[in-house]
Amino acid sequence: MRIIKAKDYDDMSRKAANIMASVITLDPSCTLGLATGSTPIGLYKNLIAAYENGNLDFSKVHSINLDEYKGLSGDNDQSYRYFMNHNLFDYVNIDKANTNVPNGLEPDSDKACEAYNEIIHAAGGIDIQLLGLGRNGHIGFNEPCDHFPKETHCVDLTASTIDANKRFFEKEEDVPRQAYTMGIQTIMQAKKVLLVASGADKADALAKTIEGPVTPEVPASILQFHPDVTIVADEAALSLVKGNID
Ligand SMILES: N[C@@H]1[C@@H](O)[C@H](O)[C@@H](COP(=O)(O)O)O[C@@H]1O
Repeated sequence: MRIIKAKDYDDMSRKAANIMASVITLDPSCTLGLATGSTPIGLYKNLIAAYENGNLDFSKVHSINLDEYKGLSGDNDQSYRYFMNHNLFDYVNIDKANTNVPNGLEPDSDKACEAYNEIIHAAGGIDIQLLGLGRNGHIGFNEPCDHFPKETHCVDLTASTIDANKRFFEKEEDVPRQAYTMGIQTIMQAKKVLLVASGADKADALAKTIEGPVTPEVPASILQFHPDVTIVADEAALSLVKGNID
């Protein structure tokens, strides 16, 4: 694991965006694994700025997102499709036909997950997978459990995740209770993984991710077994890591 300590959120966003930009520059027709949540918003802003300055071209880029709430349509402003359109896709020259998010409106979970797995297999591999980190150590919506799920599956969101994500909804009852998420094996098969974390409320999960035992109770801890992981996190998020960084 390579750990890059950033001063604050803006520094984290800039450093992480540079890593993503380097992948796009090296391979303009790469496949990006993308993430939602508040943490990557600054990274996306940096990518948009690089595009506007003429330094990045998304015209041949493909993308596969990690997850989507079950039951929300892409027009719903809390859906992850809506998030991606409004935080990145609408502002760069990516072809939306080349962007993928699980279909939250498919009520049949098996169908939704199989369809997404087919998209992932057809893409022939993710070049860089961006990840945020849940307060309980989840990645995508892979919640703590007794095994590492392999491919796309439907999950029941934990109370901690519903609590963390309710700030985006009008009321807690509006937070969907289930989501479709890429599995851990798929995430681990990405050529590179880039995890971003900011703020003290991620410190416990991040310390466990980096230094704790590898266990499905802390899904992100599996990243210790990935050969090319970079974590870009600010000082607050790294505050509980005991070992030396850099
Ligand atoms: N499914 C998403 C995750 O992919 C994300 O990493 C996490 C953290 O979000 P935030 O960055 O807002 O803390 O939230 C959600 O649960």
